[in-house]
Amino acid sequence: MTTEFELIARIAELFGAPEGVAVGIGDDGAVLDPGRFDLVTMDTMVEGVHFKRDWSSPQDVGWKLLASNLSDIAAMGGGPGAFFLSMALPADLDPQWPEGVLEGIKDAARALVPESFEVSAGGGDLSATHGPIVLTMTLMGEASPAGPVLRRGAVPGDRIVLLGQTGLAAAGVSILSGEVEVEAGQFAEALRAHRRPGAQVRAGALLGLYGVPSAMIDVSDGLVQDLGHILKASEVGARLEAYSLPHHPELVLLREEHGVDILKLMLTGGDDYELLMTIPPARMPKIWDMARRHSWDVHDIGEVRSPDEGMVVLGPDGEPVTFAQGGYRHFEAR
Ligand SMILES: Nc1ncnc2c1ncn2[C@@H]1O[C@H](COP(=O)(O)OP(=O)(O)OP(=O)(O)O)[C@@H](O)[C@H]1O
Ligand SMILES: Cc1ncc(C[n+]2csc(CCOP(=O)(O)O)c2C)c(N)n1
Ligand SMILES: [Mg+2]
Repeated sequence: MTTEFELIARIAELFGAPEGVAVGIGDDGAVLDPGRFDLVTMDTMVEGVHFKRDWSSPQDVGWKLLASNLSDIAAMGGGPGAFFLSMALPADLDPQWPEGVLEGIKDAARALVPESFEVSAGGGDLSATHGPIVLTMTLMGEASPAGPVLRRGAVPGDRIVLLGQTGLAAAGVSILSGEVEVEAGQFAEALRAHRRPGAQVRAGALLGLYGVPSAMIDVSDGLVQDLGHILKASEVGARLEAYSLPHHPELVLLREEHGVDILKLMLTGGDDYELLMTIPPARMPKIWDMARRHSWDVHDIGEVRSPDEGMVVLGPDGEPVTFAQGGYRHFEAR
């Protein structure tokens, strides 16, 4: 491995000092300009849990680490700024590996972050590990002038809206794990969804700016589980119309040719990094207008109901369906 000092110098070289950070890489801590960043999020990626070295390149892993953090800031209706990066790496690791991670972070910043926001490194930490690789990113951001969009705020009567599609990344995992056997070269988008997910950076910031959602979350663990977080925080119930969910052509193919339960993937799969929100009926024309103007993939998938109704998920034929689990649980034996 490269020394930690060389690696820090490389990070500083690749990611110039971010605006809003008065003192960045090089001191005991960073000094932030007052009044700039009012959002902070953190996500970790653990080898074997979130990625495998033989499924993903280091560039993919770096990309996904930034994307998952960008997605959380987007879900707050804000925009991203400075990140802090911690890497625990085995001492015998090929130095190309962390270099690849940094390249992937850079690629994702270029591809996913609009020019109006600048994503740069404010600091971080490095350590050796005798176990799996662990990468943690803290991302600071700015809420919109209209204020942050929270998980609480949904009220009965609001529509439930999904920006994007779910299930594809989970399909990628079932292909990579060999659970579903497919021919080489097939299902490129499912594999890409696992390796290099998008993040709705621009959409999140615009939705926050125009105050469209009453509540919002990003779908990282599974649609049902993450909708559950909005419902709990808002003390409401919901009817999720699963028949309104978009069916990606690769998912349809997986069902038709491999008998995969794609409803389960779409509702509970996880790793999607799309935005799930609730919107008062009076503001629905606004999202349809934004969707048309920005070519967003928007789906009206249900209604917020009174708390005593709990969450009801209506399957393809309109009948309620249940799942043993609404999404990914870290501390479950598998
Ligand atoms: N170790 C921890 N200490 C303190 N707060 C935590 C800890 N882990 C999570 N939280 C807090 O709990 C809340 C939910 O975090 P969680 O990680 O479940 O959501 P998320 O980041 O949106 O989802 P995901 O990690 O699946 O992307 C956040 O406010 C987070 O800051
Ligand atoms: C190798 C491998 N196996 C399984 C998965 C699936 N997976 C892991 S963590 C997670 C939820 C999001 O994580 P978090 O809650 O920590 O943000 C999901 C859907 C994967 N990505 N890689
Ligand atoms: Mg988290």
